[in-house]
Amino acid sequence: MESNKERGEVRIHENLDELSTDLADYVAELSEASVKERGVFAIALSGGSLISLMRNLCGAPYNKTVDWSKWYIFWADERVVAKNHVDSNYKLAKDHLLSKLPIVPSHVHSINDSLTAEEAANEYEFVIRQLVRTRVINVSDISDCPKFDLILLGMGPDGHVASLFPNHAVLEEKNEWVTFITTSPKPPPERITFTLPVINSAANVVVVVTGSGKAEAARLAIDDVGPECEVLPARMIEPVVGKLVWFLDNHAGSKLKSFSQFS
Ligand SMILES: O=C1O[C@H](COP(=O)(O)O)[C@@H](O)[C@H](O)[C@H]1O
Repeated sequence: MESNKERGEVRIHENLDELSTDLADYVAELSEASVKERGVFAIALSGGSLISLMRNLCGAPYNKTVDWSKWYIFWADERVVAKNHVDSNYKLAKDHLLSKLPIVPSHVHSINDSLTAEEAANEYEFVIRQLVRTRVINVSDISDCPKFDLILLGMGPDGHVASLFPNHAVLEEKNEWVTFITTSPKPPPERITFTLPVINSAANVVVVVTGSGKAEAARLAIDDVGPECEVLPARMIEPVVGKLVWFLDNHAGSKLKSFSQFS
């Protein structure tokens, strides 16, 4: 385990099983702390490979030890497709995670799939604003942004996180909490996404990265490699007061300067 003050804590795991075990443990720990402090746990999921890596939460001991009734689920990004579409991040989480956990159905806040991307983003932000007002979601101490207890992100080989893609104007969005894109370089093209100010206001951000195809992006996102890394969306994840932890497997971590000390 390595702690780089600026880029957060980096955990490199021997294999995906170890990563899944550590990830489930960490999420359960954060849930316990948040429920103790605030009475609820507001967690935002992403899609992609992250979901299957959360699988251990569905088994012992977490099925008994985690207070699932206090969980409120959100999405850091979603594809603008029907909820039963194979590309839906909601469907992915429902099929592989949420349907196996005793989460209160009314605590699952997915995106309205009957709207345009712009409408869905506006409506999702409205929902989040209501829940900030009632403090189901905490509010940041330093901005007017929501302060999710945990935002879980994956990272693409191009360094995108949520639906924040390299060189996209969406990276400049400073006012909206949730915004939309219609030109995603990775299909499907229409998506909604949390903006950088919201992600960086979270109490905890976890980025899960696996596979050798992401090793170069992980290096640019985590190591000090000069100006070329500044444009990478994953590099722009820097919680203002919250904690950032990277969960990598040894393939994704293989190009990090500190890798040799783990292997
Ligand atoms: O399109 C997306 O991709 C990223 C990364 O996915 P992965 O399968 O390479 O882990 C994901 O985090 C995001 O939520 C999703 O919409």
